[in-house]
Amino acid sequence: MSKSIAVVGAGSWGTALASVCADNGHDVTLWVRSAEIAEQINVKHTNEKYLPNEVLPEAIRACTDLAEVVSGKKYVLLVTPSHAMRAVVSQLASYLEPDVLLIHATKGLEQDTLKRMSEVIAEEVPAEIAERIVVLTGPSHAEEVIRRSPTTVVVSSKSHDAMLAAQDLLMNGAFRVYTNADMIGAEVAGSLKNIIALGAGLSDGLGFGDNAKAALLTRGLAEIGRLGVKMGANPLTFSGLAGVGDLVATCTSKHSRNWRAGYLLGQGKTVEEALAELVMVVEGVRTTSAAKTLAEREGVEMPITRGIYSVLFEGKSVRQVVEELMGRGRTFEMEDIIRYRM
Ligand SMILES: NC(=O)C1=CN([C@@H]2O[C@H](COP(=O)(O)OP(=O)(O)OC[C@H]3O[C@@H](n4cnc5c(N)ncnc54)[C@H](O)[C@@H]3O)[C@@H](O)[C@H]2O)C=CC1
Ligand SMILES: O=C(CO)COP(=O)(O)O
Repeated sequence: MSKSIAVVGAGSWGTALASVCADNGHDVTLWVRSAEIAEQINVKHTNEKYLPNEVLPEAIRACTDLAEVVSGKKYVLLVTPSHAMRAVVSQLASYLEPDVLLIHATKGLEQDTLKRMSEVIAEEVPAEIAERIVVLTGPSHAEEVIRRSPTTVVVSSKSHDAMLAAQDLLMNGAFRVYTNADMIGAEVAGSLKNIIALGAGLSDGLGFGDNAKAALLTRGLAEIGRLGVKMGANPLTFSGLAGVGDLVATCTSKHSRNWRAGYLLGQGKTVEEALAELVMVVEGVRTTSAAKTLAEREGVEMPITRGIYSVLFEGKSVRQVVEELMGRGRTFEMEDIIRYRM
């Protein structure tokens, strides 16, 4: 049955998810900040800034009025960058239906509070809506989803029914949606893989080889899992789509903005120069800072995150960081998950 869906955020990911919803036969209203982009979507059915050369389904209607976009909708997808989530949700909260299903697809932590996106959203909406928030995460580059290239993602929620409703809404022959009840793990894994993607880009930009990249991915996932488990996540989530799946997709893809930013840094650009070259959001930079603080607060060792933080925020050279990482004391590979388990 066709449903009316609001998608909040018309960057590359919001636009691609709007297209998935349209492919599933639903009416989609997409909140766009820029009147120019809204007109382009409505008239030419394109979003040249965020998904150049792609034609969007005609069932997507763009609108710049946030209240109008979410009013009366039973399904709202939140796809803003993490730094904008609280402000945007606080603006739309009073227009939400009491039984609305909120699905967020943002990967990041709130900078000041170190909260996960579902926690941020929950603080801004009524309790009965907050209980049913869903996160959508996993290996899913917008550039491939818009072309209907086979993609698998995972939805997670404290509410079993909400998770199943999100799966029903979004699943189709090119977009396979799994469920996982571990919301903490899904959000931590999806957010923190961007730090490792920056590291993978740095490694490639410096001309390090496949051994270095494999080490980064594997040890990076180990430290993400350590923090996640300390926060209450299920360790198995880190070997699933939200964990290893998204880590591989992001660290090895030409589409990844985080990988590209790292690559430019590895080639000698400053953080400001690298970010200026990428039109789109690079979540990993803010996430590195948040994760470093979170790790200190939780007493969890995250040497790779700490090293990338030094490169991004303390002007340390990558070579020095690599020397420090390689020169650390001897450790037992599998100790961490056991030691940090709650
Ligand atoms: N692009 C992708 O392939 C995927 C992205 N994501 C996540 O989705 C989230 C959104 O990313 P993208 O759509 O890729 O970003 P993007 O860079 O393509 O677009 C950003 C969008 O956010 C809007 N925006 C920027 N600042 C804002 C503010 N202060 N208030 C409201 N809106 C603002 C922009 O107008 C634009 O529509 C991020 O957390 C990202 O990690 C998750 C999976 C895949
Ligand atoms: O999360 C993503 C793919 O799953 C997109 O990663 P980037 O933000 O690095 O492009």
